[in-house]
Amino acid sequence: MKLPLLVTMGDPAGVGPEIVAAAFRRGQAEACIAVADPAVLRRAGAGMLAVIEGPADLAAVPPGCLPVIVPPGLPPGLAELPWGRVDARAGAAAAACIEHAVRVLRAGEAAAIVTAPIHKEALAAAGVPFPGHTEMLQALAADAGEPPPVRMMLANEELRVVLVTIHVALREAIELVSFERVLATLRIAHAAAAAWGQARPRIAVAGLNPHAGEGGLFGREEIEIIAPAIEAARAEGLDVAGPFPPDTVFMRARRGAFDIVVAMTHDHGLIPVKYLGVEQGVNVTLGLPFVRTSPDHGTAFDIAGQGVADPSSLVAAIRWARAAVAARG
Ligand SMILES: NC(=O)C1=CN([C@@H]2O[C@H](COP(=O)(O)OP(=O)(O)OC[C@H]3O[C@@H](n4cnc5c(N)ncnc54)[C@H](O)[C@@H]3O)[C@@H](O)[C@H]2O)C=CC1
Ligand SMILES: NCC(=O)COP(=O)(O)O
Repeated sequence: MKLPLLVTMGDPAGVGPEIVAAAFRRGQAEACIAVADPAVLRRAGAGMLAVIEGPADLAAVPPGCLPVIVPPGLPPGLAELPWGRVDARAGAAAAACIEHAVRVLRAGEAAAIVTAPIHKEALAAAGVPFPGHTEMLQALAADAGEPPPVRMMLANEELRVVLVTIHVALREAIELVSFERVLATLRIAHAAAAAWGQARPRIAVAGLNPHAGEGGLFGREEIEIIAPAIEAARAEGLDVAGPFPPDTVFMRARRGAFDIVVAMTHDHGLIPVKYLGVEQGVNVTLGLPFVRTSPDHGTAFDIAGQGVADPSSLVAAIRWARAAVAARG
């Protein structure tokens, strides 16, 4: 039997519930189960819902009904929260959906998780000790042992970008750029490419400093940290080049010179991807023992509840998750 995908609702005050509802309404979320508060989905424009205990009940869901698993411990009154505001109850609900989805997935009842956007301030207001999905899923994947090394990748039709650092202040991110972290990123990026059928992806590494340090004139991280990590990866047989100036490497990758770009910080890597269009990007967590994808955009509080949010990126995330599951065999 083909296992379903679990789609978490995200922050109830953001566009997450309405893009989930829209994807189902348009028939673009086949064999998916929402992990959500049914009242939140109704407020977001979902049609008929079928609340089920778990994926085993999916066969009994009437056609046209959106199947929903309700996680335990959701705060009351979520469907009455004002749209577009940070609220600790919304953060707690978003976290409860993610935790429950991982539980169901790890019990072998689902194939992958697709997460609708959460608001990081709401998550923090709820006391959740992780800045985003990536760190939370890493911790949930740890079981009793060490958390696996994971990396964020944003991908669209033209670029695939893997990040060395993500949700920290820029000063801290610079401190975090180390030989080990860059090398681990290269290994993770290389291994992940098997999911889209590339055994030996051409990886370009963007530098940290302007013009990749301009031979040491504008910073020495390229010489002392990044180039040695690239050499070590090459010695392991990986096809890695760089460090290249961050302002031009994406242009070259987009023209086809590279399959993946590794970038040192969140905004170095994500601005080029998001600039190409919020509707086509997919956020993929690499290194997890399961498949997790997400739209590339956030909670879009400025338009939440207006019914104008575009579900295309969520649909792309669903497609990516299915393909990644199939590639895992
Ligand atoms: N996967 C996730 O959970 C993600 C969460 N976030 C979080 O979301 C929150 C808000 O982030 P922002 O920086 O404001 O970025 P955002 O992506 O929520 O919004 C940026 C702009 O894009 C527009 N937009 C976003 N999604 C859209 C859609 N589906 N259809 C039409 N327009 C859309 C918004 O209206 C806004 O003008 C933050 O807490 C951020 O950390 C951001 C990215 C991913
Ligand atoms: N810019 C993407 C982003 O911040 C999403 O983070 P996560 O919730 O997927 O960890």
